Amino acid sequence: MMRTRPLKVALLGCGVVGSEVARIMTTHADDLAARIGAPVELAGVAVRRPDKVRGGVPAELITTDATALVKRGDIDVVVEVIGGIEPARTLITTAFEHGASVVSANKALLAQDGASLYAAAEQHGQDLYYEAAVAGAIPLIRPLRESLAGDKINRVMGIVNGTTNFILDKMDTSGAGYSEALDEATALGYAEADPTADVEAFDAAAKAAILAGIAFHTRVRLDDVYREGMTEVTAADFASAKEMGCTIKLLAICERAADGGSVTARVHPAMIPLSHPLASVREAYNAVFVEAEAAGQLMFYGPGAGGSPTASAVLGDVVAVCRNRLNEATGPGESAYTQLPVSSMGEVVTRYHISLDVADKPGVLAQVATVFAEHGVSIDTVRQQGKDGEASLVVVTHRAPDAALSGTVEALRKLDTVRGVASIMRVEGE
Ligand SMILES: NC(=O)c1ccc[n+]([C@@H]2O[C@H](COP(=O)([O-])OP(=O)(O)OC[C@H]3O[C@@H](n4cnc5c(N)ncnc54)[C@H](O)[C@@H]3O)[C@@H](O)[C@H]2O)c1
Ligand SMILES: N[C@@H](CCO)C(=O)O
Ligand code: NA
Repeated sequence: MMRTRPLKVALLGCGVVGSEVARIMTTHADDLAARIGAPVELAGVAVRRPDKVRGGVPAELITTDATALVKRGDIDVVVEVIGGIEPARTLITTAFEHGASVVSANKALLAQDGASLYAAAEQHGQDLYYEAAVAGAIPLIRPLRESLAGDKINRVMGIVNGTTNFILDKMDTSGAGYSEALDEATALGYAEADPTADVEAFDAAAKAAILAGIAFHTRVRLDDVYREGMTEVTAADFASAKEMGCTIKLLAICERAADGGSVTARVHPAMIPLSHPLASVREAYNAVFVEAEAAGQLMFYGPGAGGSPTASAVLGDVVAVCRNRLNEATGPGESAYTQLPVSSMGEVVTRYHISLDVADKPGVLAQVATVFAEHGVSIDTVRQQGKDGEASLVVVTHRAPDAALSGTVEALRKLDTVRGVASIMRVEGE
């Protein structure tokens, strides 16, 4: 039987995502009520600029005082779509203290302070849900936290940032320039308020931290994630990738060590073969592979950014939290019981594609090969092209610890015959 007293939702932030949450809550109110078993209403919307026209949001719901809104005491669910660390963190903890559960899309905050937010939620008997924080509309957090809770996850790898995938895709397929593609991604509502978070991979690293923490039941913070952005990927890198039958993607990779005693999390551009399913992920789509002991390999794919797709994930969480409240229950809290340490990037085993500009004279190839051998790095292929007394040497290695690979590059840079290291890129997905 439908409860008549409505559940009340407070919306913090009415930008790209918040405005879509408000729109869907209004236009689909009857369906949401039927699914929850009680009406759900927008009880207040905290904004920074109250004069802005917000179609569909009744003016009497708008406030600039987010703190007063979360302190009201009659709010069931606070939806935080402001972004950033403060005031979002204080507003969320204040919401818990005043009897509300929280749905957030804020990966930056969750990667930095997830543990203390979970603790605050638990202390006050409230829910903390954040499906929208990783891979936009794609159901990924809930499958990891709930559907796969009976399995052992060994690896999570994928494309988790829509903006950078959009830019790399445009650079690859239409030869578009970096800035032009970034402007387009921003106009489409994919980029963060400061797009440095996207292109320097802070956003993807935050998502990797969240995914690794949930997948391996441990605590992984943003600072634990090795991070390289995509601002230095050039048209020449794409040309090299093409020669290898590859493309370039910004990948997030979280792995359990072979001995099971530690985990790693990293985000960096990488070459992947065109035959790999991740190579065909276009525009702002995301895709994530999860490898679990019993389930095998699972792939999650869909829109990774944008107002409406992200609002879908937020509203799914709102429904889940409302259902929990009607049942006087809460969903899963933090699961970090394994306390596995996070190893450094140097211990990750990977492959490098290295382009060197070298002197075109006898013995250079042998000299270069010796440096690889001295670092215990085995060479897979070498290609050399001469040009006016200089040559370009492209070396692809076999798998080796990242520390050995970067040590090799450092030593190569010191050789007189190596004029420069034109590009270094990891090769994944083979
Ligand atoms: N845009 C996406 O595709 C997407 C996808 C997934 C997650 N997210 C996350 O969702 C959150 C919101 O993203 P967005 O794209 O909607 O950003 P946005 O910049 O479009 O919207 C944020 C809004 O919050 C408002 N705001 C800031 N401080 C406030 C305050 N103290 N009180 C009231 N309002 C305040 C801003 O004025 C702005 O309108 C971020 O955490 C972001 O990382 C965004
Ligand atoms: N800026 C983010 C939004 C989705 O989290 C992205 O481009 O993926
Ligand atoms: Na998601």
